Amino acid sequence: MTVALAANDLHVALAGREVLHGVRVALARARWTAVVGPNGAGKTTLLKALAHLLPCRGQVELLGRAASQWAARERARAVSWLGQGHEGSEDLRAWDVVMLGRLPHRPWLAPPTAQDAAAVEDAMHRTQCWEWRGRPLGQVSGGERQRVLLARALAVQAGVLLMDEPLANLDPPHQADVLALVRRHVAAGGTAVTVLHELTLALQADDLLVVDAGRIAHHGPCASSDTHAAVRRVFGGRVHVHEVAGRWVALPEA
Ligand SMILES: Nc1ncnc2c1ncn2[C@@H]1O[C@H](COP(=O)(O)OP(=O)(O)OP(=O)(O)O)[C@@H](O)[C@H]1O
Repeated sequence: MTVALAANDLHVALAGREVLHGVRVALARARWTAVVGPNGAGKTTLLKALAHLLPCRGQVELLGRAASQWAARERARAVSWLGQGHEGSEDLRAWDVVMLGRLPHRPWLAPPTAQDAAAVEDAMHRTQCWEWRGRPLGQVSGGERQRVLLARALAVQAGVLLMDEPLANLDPPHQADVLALVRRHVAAGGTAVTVLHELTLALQADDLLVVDAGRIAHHGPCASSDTHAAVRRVFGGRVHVHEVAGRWVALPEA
């Protein structure tokens, strides 16, 4: 297995409190891993640490090399990050927001090239937001905004996609379209790691990384009964995974 991302004895403290306690994990290249777990378990923190966005103790490795040893621009071309969309770019046109994804490809203050413009257009068509490319981000709906932010992440054309709640605010057809994009990305040799609260959608990934109380409770294929048992365990026995029409479906129990 070729490892795309690894964490070795990773500790992260936020506001003076340790929230990740010595995480060790290796995420394979050309696989889609969904990160799941209870609220406050540390999923977002882990994803941010893997994206090298948080100070941490221990080591994160990207494609076999310590993330800290990568030049920042080189790392920004290799790993694309989609956060939870709270950052303010409200006055920027959607097209300009997506163009931010091309910054790692350009020398400082250089204007966008035709290649940058083509990457932006392609990403906006893929997430179906080209239609409102001229509108400020602050003037589109929550789902439309999410599609713009997804396009920005895709416009980076990075091999590794790290996405925190990529399906937030999307209607079911657009959720399915984004999952198909992720699937195509890994089929082409890319790597995707997505935090997903909707367990039934998370179970469409290749692997589940189950996080609980700042630790990895389980890491295994979505189709494995051990993985389903781990999901049930971390949610206090109140979720059951069933097979329905060849798909895994997680149902909460009252
Ligand atoms: N900025 C912060 N300052 C201090 N503590 C934080 C901060 N952000 C998160 N935490 C705490 O860190 C822990 C992990 O948070 P994190 O956001 O990683 O969890 P999560 O698994 O993504 O949760 P959720 O499912 O609710 O989105 C939680 O206990 C949370 O309260």
